[in-house]
Formats: sequence, C-alpha cells, structure tokens
Amino acid sequence: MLSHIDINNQPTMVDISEKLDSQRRAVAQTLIQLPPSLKPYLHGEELILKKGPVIQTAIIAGTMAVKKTSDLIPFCHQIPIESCKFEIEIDPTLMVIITCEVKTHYKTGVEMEALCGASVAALTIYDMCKAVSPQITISQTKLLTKTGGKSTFKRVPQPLYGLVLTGGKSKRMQQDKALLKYHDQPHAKYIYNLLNNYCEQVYLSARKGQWQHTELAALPTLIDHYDDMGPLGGILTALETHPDANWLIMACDLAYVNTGTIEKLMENYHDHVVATCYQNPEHGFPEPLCALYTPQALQQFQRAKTAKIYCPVKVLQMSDCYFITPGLAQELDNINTPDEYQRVRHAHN
Ligand SMILES: Nc1nc2c(ncn2[C@@H]2O[C@H](COP(=O)(O)OP(=O)(O)OP(=O)(O)O)[C@@H](O)[C@H]2O)c(=O)[nH]1
Ligand SMILES: [Mg+2]
Repeated sequence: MLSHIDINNQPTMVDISEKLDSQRRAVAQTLIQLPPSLKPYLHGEELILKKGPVIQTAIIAGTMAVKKTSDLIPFCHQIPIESCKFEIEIDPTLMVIITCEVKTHYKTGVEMEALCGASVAALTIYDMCKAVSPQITISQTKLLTKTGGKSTFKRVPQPLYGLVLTGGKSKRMQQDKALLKYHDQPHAKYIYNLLNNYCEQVYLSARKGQWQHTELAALPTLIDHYDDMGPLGGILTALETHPDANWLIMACDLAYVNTGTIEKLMENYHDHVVATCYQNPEHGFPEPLCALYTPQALQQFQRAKTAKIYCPVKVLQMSDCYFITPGLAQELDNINTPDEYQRVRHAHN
C-alpha cells in the first residue's frame, strides 16, 4: 500500500512515528531572470529599490518560509529546522540564482523546506521588482542534493559525453603528446578511461587518419569538421554532433589530472551556466581544456567562430561560467616540451 493513501483510499500524512532520527540536508535552487531595466538598481550584489534591499529581504522571507513549510503544504511534517542558509547571486545577464540549504536531525527529509524557501525568496524578489517591470521569469525550481535517510539524491548532468582533445600537432614536444606515457598507457587513453567512469560515451577528438596504426586507433573518435582552428575546431565538432549533451572536455597533455579533478567538476555542475571550469590559480583565466560544458556552450562556440575568435580561453571569458579552484597548483599544467616531460617523469619516479 502507498504510504500517502490510507485504507479508505484517502490522502494521509506519511506515518513516521516509528522512524529514527538521522542527520539530513537538502539544497534547492531557483532562477529568476530580471529584465535590463533593473540594471540601474544593482549595487554590487544587492538590488536597492524603493521598497528596500531586495536580496536581503528575499533571504529573510525565504528563511521564514522554510520554517512555515508544514503550514503551506498539506502533508508536510513539522520539522525542527536546525540550519537554513541562502546564497543569492546575480550574474551579468541579471539572472538571479537562489540557493537554499536546509539541515535537520529528524525522521524525515527537508527537501520541501529547501524548495519552499527558494520559491518564496524568488516570489519576494518578484514582488519587490515588479513595479520597475513585470518582465520577470521565475524558472527551474529544483532540488540539487538531498542527503540522509534512505535515499541520497544528487543532480547529475544528463546526458554526459566525454571528449579527449588529441588533434594537435605536438610541434613543441616533437612527438605525439597523446601517446606519451605518464601512467602505464598512452596518456590520451588514460584520460579516455578516466572520463569513461562518468560519461555515457567518450570520444577522442582528432584529425582524419591521425591515430591509424597506434594504440588509439580502436577508440571512438570524432573527426574535426574544421581545419586549422586548433582545439576550438574539435570542441565545436563535438558540441555540434550531440547538441543536447553536456560534455566533459579534456586535453591529452594534462599530465596530472585524476579522478579528483573530474569529481570536483561534477560536484560543481550547474546547468544554467555555459561551463563549470577551473580558474588558473596564477593568472585567473578560465581553463577551457579541462571543463564541464552544458548544452549552452554550442551557441557560444558557434558565435565565437562566426566572430573569428578561435581562442577557447576567450570564448569562456565571454561566457557565464562557474569557477572552481584546483586542489594543487600543478593539477592543470599542460606538458608541451621535452624538458617539461622529463621533469614530470623525474618527479613521478
Ligand atoms: N581536435 C583538435 N584538437 C586540437 C587541435 N589543435 C590542438 N588540439 C588539442 O588541444 C590541446 C591543446 O593544444 P596545444 O597545447 O596547442 O597542443 P598542440 O597543438 O598539439 O601542440 P603544439 O603543436 O606544440 O602547439 C591538445 O590536447 C591538442 O591535442 C585541433 O586542430 N583539433
Ligand atoms: Mg597548438
């Protein structure tokens, strides 16, 4: 029998009286697209309107809503809320990203509380901004994660494909970087296997006939649709081949990447940005050749090609990205010359 229906087929609150307490956490998110007419009211991370500070008010409203969830949703239990945190970010396109995290130590989960909090915070922003313009869209209210209790939930990119960029000419290295060994196999194959643990399908990105008669020949490959465009040509080929996919994209000359490098990208997956990517710890620029792209990347790369911008760093600099920092400074070093290669080999041994 369903626990939401009683013996008379009437709806009922799930009986949790016999359940034991456990630590629980839920994170929900919602997005609000504000129109450009609100731009003049933006002061740093706050929107100041006649009615008051919008973001601060939304956080207060959202927190109150979290505590009131069981009053609003008929079969929600009253849950002792032990922590409620909001993060509200406004991106350059005036997309407001509301994230609400709720914790409790109780018999049942707090996902409804997190969703309710995010929703009411969004409605509060709507209410405060509508006098300037009602051209506001609230969208994509969703649960991001839920832990504790019987089942854990985590939102994952779907579908997720992998791409190992190998189409370069390795001029500086004077031998194919994709075939160099940092572990016990050609490094392109090592990265291919690494990505395969997360992706539905992984491809090498290469020029026509490039890996004939090598260990890489047997791996599924996407042949560049565009010549002389460098990695951008390979990335664009992949994005065009599966336009609805998310992509983990990695260059074959990243000697230090490991499971942790990918886990961190996956943990920070956000479907409303163009890419989740590492930020170079020294120079601050985004690292496009070790990144998790969403389907929004296709349009950005096509635009770049039309504008004759072939540098993937520039494409990401012009895009809305979610930045993360590498664990170790060297984690994303690409190895381009025989000297660098020897140094890595020495360090390994
Ligand atoms: N698919 C594809 N990948 C490329 C292309 N050019 C470079 N790449 C890959 O992009 C990554 C970074 O490129 P570079 O560091 O310039 O590598 P490279 O061009 O082989 O090396 P150099 O010839 O020394 O510049 C490497 O994984 C390359 O294999 C290309 O035209 N097509
Ligand atoms: Mg090159």
